[in-house]
Amino acid sequence: MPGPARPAVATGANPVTAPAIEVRDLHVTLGGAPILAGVDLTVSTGEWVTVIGPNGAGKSTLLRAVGGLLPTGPAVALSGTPLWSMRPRARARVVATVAQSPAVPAGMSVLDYVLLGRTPYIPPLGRESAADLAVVHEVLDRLDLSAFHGRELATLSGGERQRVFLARALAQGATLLLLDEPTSALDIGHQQEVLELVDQLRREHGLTVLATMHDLSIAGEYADRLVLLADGRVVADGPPAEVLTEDLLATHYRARVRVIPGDHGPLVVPVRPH
Ligand SMILES: Nc1ncnc2c1ncn2[C@@H]1O[C@H](COP(=O)(O)OP(=O)(O)OP(=O)(O)O)[C@@H](O)[C@H]1O
Repeated sequence: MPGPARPAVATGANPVTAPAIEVRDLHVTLGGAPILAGVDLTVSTGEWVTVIGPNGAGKSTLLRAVGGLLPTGPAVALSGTPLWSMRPRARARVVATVAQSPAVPAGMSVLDYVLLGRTPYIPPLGRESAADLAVVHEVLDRLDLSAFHGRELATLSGGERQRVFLARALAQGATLLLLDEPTSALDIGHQQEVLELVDQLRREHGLTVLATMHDLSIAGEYADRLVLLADGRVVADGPPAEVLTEDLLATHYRARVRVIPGDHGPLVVPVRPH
């Protein structure tokens, strides 16, 4: 159900100064039910923002909306350009999404799958160039996946596959990365490796990252800001120390936790009720 009229995102804004993502009063209804109910979100260029919140809060829906996978009307702009006005190829050069459980095409090799990330640069009916292949091999190398390049994607373990999904998004060369629980299938070593790599790429190439995560300590360690979503609404938005509080987590997750200071942000430890 739409809320009271508020101005949509600015159009014609200067792409140099406009935020990488601007969401104003976003409403999404799915299957007749309101899923996002007036979400506002601004992410500056080069910033890493992670959306947290309980199951069903609307985190994936928000990422899908920002990635252009749901109709959003005038509510979303990327670098000052309204999302609705961007053609799919142009949009794919700007924003790359790693979904929670991407489809695994039958019989496709890791190399061919990661090469799909170069689609926005390959002319219709054309073939990939040597430059496209070079990008793909560099990404496979950085994600420690070179040894898998000829393997069928479906035969990889869950964690190996998750790194391939990220590789495809990185090969896309977009400046905005949308990562929906990018480390949920990874062991603790690969979690750190992948998140450090994303952070390094962010610093080297000025990428903007909008992610979702359930591990609150890791979310707080990597993000500049956390956005807490509950029942399709933003209920907190700020630095990790302001959002990861025992009170907010008790209210919105119904969780009993201790929050203790860490070197790179608060650490959230679940504790059993008495
Ligand atoms: N196509 C759909 N039709 C009806 N309801 C849907 C549809 N897609 C999602 N939903 C509902 O929207 C709500 C939000 O889903 P979403 O996947 O965005 O939540 P989430 O915060 O990412 O959850 P999780 O942490 O469990 O991944 C859920 O209640 C879900 O059942």
